[in-house]
Amino acid sequence: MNRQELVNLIKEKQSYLCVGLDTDMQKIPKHLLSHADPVFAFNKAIIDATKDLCVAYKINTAFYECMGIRGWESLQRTVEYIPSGIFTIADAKRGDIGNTSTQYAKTFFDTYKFDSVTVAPYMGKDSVLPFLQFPEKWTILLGLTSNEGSQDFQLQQAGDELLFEKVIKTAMEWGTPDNLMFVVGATQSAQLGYIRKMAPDNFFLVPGVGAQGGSLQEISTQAMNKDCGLLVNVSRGIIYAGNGEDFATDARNAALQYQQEMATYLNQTTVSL
Ligand SMILES: O=C(O)c1cc(=O)[nH]c(=O)n1[C@@H]1O[C@H](COP(=O)(O)O)[C@@H](O)[C@H]1O
Repeated sequence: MNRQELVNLIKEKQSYLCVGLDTDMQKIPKHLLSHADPVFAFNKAIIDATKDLCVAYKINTAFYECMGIRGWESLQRTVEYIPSGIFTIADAKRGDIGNTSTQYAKTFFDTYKFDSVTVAPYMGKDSVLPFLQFPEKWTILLGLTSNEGSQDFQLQQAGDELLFEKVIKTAMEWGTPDNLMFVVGATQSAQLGYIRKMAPDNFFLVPGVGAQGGSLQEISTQAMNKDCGLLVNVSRGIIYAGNGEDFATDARNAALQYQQEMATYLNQTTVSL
């Protein structure tokens, strides 16, 4: 999916919601455990219940990889079930020497046909470029993450700037707003507006709303740009909104609240949508 298609989708759906499919066997409702593929049964119900309210699904591969071959099968069934026209994110946080990054890129872009993959910047340019070289695919680079550990490296001084600033500014020379997004944690409210000034046109994938306590209002007022420029991810706050027979309805209701709040911010901001 290209940038214009993504912007159009946000406009049509009045939503920049990304539903995070962090599906944990220990947390899904017990009645699903008799299915041949309980993880897929859960994801299918969540997708059916939320697909008109969100513009993206993010599959965090850790929740699938931990189950070995069965997990990869659940991942494949899930990504194939997501309706075409909805943006897909493989949240795999990859990155290695160029030769190896190319194989990671093939895995998620060619084999599993995701639109995008999350990438860690620590190994530098040659580890990131192989992802950026795939046409009509997106690299989502960790910029400033939502977790406490972001203080250990990302928020440390690196010369006359903080390390995350160096990462974002440097990576903007490698990719363009048509193929490069940044992960910016919703919990980093002090930095959101500043990062938007640094990267005025790039989309941001913003996790940390819901279970991690980030505010949708703060993100939207500080970091929305003229094309919206935001994909706000909520995982546990939506998929585990309920735990009974009606879990999908509960997830839908949670997603609907986020979507309705997003529609108000889209209408308040002078978005050129
Ligand atoms: O890259 C990510 O998606 C990510 C980056 C980050 O800084 N913080 C973060 O929470 N995430 C992911 O976003 C999701 C957040 O999940 P919830 O806190 O349950 O909404 C998880 O899949 C995390 O792995």
